Amino acid sequence: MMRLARKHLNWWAVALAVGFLIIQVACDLSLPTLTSNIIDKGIANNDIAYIWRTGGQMLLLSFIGVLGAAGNVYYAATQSQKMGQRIRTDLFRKVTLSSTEEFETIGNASLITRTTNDVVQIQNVMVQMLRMMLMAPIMLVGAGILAYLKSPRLTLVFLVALPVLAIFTIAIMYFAVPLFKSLQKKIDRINLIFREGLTGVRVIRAFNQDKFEQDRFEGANQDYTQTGIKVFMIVSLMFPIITLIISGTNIGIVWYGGQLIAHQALAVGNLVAFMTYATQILISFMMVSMVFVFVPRAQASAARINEVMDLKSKINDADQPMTFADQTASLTFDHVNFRYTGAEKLALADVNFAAKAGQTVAIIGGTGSGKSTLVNLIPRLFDPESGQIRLNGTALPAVSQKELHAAVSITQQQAVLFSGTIRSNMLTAKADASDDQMWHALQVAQAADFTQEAGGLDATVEQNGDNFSGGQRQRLVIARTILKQASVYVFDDSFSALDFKTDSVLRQALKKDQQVQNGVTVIVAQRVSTVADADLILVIDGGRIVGQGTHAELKANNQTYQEILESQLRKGDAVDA
Ligand SMILES: Nc1ncnc2c1ncn2[C@@H]1O[C@H](COP(=O)(O)OP(=O)(O)OP(=O)(O)O)[C@@H](O)[C@H]1O
Repeated sequence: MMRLARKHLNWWAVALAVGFLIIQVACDLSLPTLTSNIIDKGIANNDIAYIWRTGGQMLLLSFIGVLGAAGNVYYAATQSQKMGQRIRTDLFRKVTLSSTEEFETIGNASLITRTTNDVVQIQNVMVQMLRMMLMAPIMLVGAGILAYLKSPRLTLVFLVALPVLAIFTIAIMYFAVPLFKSLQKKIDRINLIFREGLTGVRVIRAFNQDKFEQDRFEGANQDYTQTGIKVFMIVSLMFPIITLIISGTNIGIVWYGGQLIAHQALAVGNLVAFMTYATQILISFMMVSMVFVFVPRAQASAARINEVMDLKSKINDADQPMTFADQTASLTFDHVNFRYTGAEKLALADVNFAAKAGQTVAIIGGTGSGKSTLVNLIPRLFDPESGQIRLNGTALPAVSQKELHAAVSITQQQAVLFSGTIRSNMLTAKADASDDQMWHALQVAQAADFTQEAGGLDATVEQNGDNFSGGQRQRLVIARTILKQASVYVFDDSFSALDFKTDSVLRQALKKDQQVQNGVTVIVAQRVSTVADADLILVIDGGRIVGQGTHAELKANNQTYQEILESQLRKGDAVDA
């Protein structure tokens, strides 16, 4: 946690928090002494003027103490909130700048818990640290010295009170800390099941699994709640115990102090002041112990956050990145092999092909044959195990990822839209796009009509684009892809939800679009009709290119292609054979 604190706290603000705290503690510590003076000097001597004067001083000190407390709370609260904000920003940056592969070990649900719940744990402890944890030692030492000065013999009472308090605190920590740590994991599980339930709600209903899923969630929820109840019951024991110990200590002080007064070894005022110091000492001790209970929980949270921050990116920029060698677009795969981390089998084996500006490469193959894997190598979501991919004549790792991403416009298999408007979604591809350019892209993507009906560019897009149909979402995403000026346009299964006519009209429009034609187009598809007019068709099976050529060539002499074609003809698909 210190690592996060060092990175995200402003030390001048922390120094101010400490400064204000010292003012508050100094005022708090001086009040019991003034009370004792009022009793021993004012009341005992019937000196009303002294009582008024000292009372006035007490009022002033209380006021300054309140100002000190307010200043400390202000800086403690703002610093901890800002620290939380900065950690969240860092985590989000890390997630957006890294490839998805690195986060597979952690999982999305846990990532969300880490960005929300774990950060809140750290924020809470930071406030406590900047307030209680700093206040407690100062108070403990200050009150201890002042109590000793009032009556060294009475301080013997602490020889009993403090060890008793320490034993209870250690016992509570022993039981509470492991439970606090496990709470974090249990909330991960709740998030995971909730997320799965939310994204798969239709599937769950379709398979009549509502009850099963509800029970699964209830199980995780119960588990979390039970642990929560247990841990907070243990922690709440602290308060009655500490009250009991304070009361017991006060009884001891009154009993022993009474005897000292009887023997004229102590003044009444000093006894009253001593009792207040005793309470301050015990409460400070309790504050320190509470910190020991909560800090390990925040430590666990900090470790989980640091684990994310320490993930090493497998995709890195070259020390001295180059720019693309050629002005004209080209894409080459040269003996490319690729394997997912931990997988035994190659997901892509010896992939070779080349395409240049204006050409369309289509990739066809069964499910799981490696189509998405192949196109995901183009924006370097993964790097090949061996072989080379060149864009515009330059090997991908030689250019910076920023430059590469600017040159690749890709539609992923899952049509991803962000909540906002059609305009805001389009602008993510080209921040300075004009309305005309956006409408043109929408027209090419066959999305202009329904955009018009929905209310134009400023039509609302709900979370995940839920207010559009699957086919409409795909077309909006295609429009976004072609809005960006790129060297290569990749459409990963982007035409699958379109009817045959729209699919065909859209591809014709793509062929006529000058900007798209200045680049290489890569289309992944399952349907022969979608790939038939491509300049180069790659037939992929089990990660290998088992045939490449035009539709006519493959139809004539490639067995896999013929099988795909036949199966689709049997199903009655409108194949342009
Ligand atoms: N992240 C991953 N980690 C490990 N293996 C993966 C991963 N993604 C895909 N695979 C495996 O790689 C192979 C190729 O997957 P890929 O997604 O490229 O197929 P695809 O041809 O696009 O299939 P589909 O048409 O169903 O989308 C599959 O066997 C799959 O199980």
